[in-house]
Amino acid sequence: MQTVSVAESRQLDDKTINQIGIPSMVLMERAGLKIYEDMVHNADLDLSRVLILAGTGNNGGDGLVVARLLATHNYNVSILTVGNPDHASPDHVNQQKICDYYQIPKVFMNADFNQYTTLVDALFGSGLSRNVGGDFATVIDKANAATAKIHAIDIPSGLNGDTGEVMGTAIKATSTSTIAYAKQGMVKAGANAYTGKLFVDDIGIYKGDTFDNE
Ligand SMILES: NC(=O)C1=CN([C@@H]2O[C@H](COP(=O)(O)OP(=O)(O)OC[C@H]3O[C@@H](n4cnc5c(N)ncnc54)[C@H](O)[C@@H]3O)[C@@H](O)[C@H]2O)[C@H](O)CC1
Ligand SMILES: [K+]
Repeated sequence: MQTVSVAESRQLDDKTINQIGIPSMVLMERAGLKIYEDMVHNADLDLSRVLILAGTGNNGGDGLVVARLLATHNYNVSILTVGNPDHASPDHVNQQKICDYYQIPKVFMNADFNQYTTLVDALFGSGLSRNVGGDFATVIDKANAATAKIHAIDIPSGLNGDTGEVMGTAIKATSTSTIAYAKQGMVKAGANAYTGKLFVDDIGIYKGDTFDNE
């Protein structure tokens, strides 16, 4: 399995969006579709009652796409957004508007996670830049303590994508859908306790110009 560093992963995003010209919302849609397919068809998940744990960046944006795809296929899904909405990325703001059209329920920090059968970790991905604290740490610890299984998007939140170290605290996922290439920290010794079963999703981002990740 090929891996990339976090910096390389972000460079590939940038190349694909700004050099090749595939709009970021298109990449986010393809990511959401692949993650939805992984959850519905491949991962060992009970999707009776799903809660999306969304940060305010593009990892959260991916989570909102998954929320909408689940809702429009008649799954019971709710969203808990963590962090300051004023800091939300442009694509996140767009995805939240779309979720509002479908009136996907929102819950808050006092939600009982044991009400859900599956939690989706869309707090942080390749944008994690420091130790996790505050509400984010509270939500991660609550998720790990809950009976529900966790499916992580791109990188289990709190896991350092380069070293595999836990940045304060980190999601212990049952399964993870990572975008384009696994990040090198996710295949380090011990990282499996955080990633669980790993799905590598092709969304049209390649080191070269064609698919190369057999
Ligand atoms: N690979 C691709 O082409 C695509 C990736 N996508 C997804 O986008 C994320 C990366 O999104 P980004 O907005 O850059 O960052 P995050 O969502 O990971 O983080 C959000 C935000 O959080 C702040 N932050 C960082 N560390 C902390 C901390 N410890 N506590 C609080 N806040 C923190 C920081 O400001 C970040 O900006 C990638 O993983 C994919 O999931 C696209 O969706 C599709 C294309
Ligand atoms: K994540």
